[in-house]
Amino acid sequence: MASGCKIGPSILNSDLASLGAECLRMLDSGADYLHLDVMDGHPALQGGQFFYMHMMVSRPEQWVKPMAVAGANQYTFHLEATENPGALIKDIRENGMKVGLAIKPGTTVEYLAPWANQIDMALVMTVEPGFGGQKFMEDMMPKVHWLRTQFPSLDIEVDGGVGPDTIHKCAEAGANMIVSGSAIMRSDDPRSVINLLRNVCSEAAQKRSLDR
Ligand SMILES: O=C(CO)[C@@H](O)[C@H](O)COP(=O)(O)O
Ligand SMILES: [Fe+2]
Repeated sequence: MASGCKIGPSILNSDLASLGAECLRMLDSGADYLHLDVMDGHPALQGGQFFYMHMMVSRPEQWVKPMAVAGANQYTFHLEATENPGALIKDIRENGMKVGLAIKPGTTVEYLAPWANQIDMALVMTVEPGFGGQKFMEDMMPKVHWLRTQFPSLDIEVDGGVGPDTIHKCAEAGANMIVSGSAIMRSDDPRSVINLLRNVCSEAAQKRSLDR
């Protein structure tokens, strides 16, 4: 089985002047992990035990060590950004982090499949990488469904436009790691949004296991 349903707020759109406080606010609201988006030219963060890095950078190889030193727990890179995914996976592991592998909307899931048994998590982007607040791309759900069918125990994350209106599609397709930025960060009650996302996801996972 995948590692259970987890909700990871993306703090890309939060007040960057008080990033530490925002991280604590999310953990206090029940977040399972923090999804930290890093783009070329943007600084990384220091320390922590829930830090899952989403590296939207052109040369992911160069940030492995700095992120490990900074205390990142998982390093997710984009398949499109490297010519040697195998070497990068090995390097991330040797630096003590879990491995996530992301694909952009235009990349078919067959490119990810050969690596699925070597990674901890597959990230199916549900928007073009870049910024928060974009519209959820429902047509990415067949990728999630295909991965869940082929790799029942793989952690599968969705990222982009996910919130109370779109979580059902993600959960039914088989995602178990849910990134949500605007929907959580802009809510007056982040705890209830996180709980709702987790409940929908858990119910779908339970139903899948009963159906098997
Ligand atoms: O990686 C990205 C954007 O490229 C995301 O992590 C977003 O920051 C999620 O924000 P919402 O789409 O949920 O507002
Ligand atoms: Fe992200």
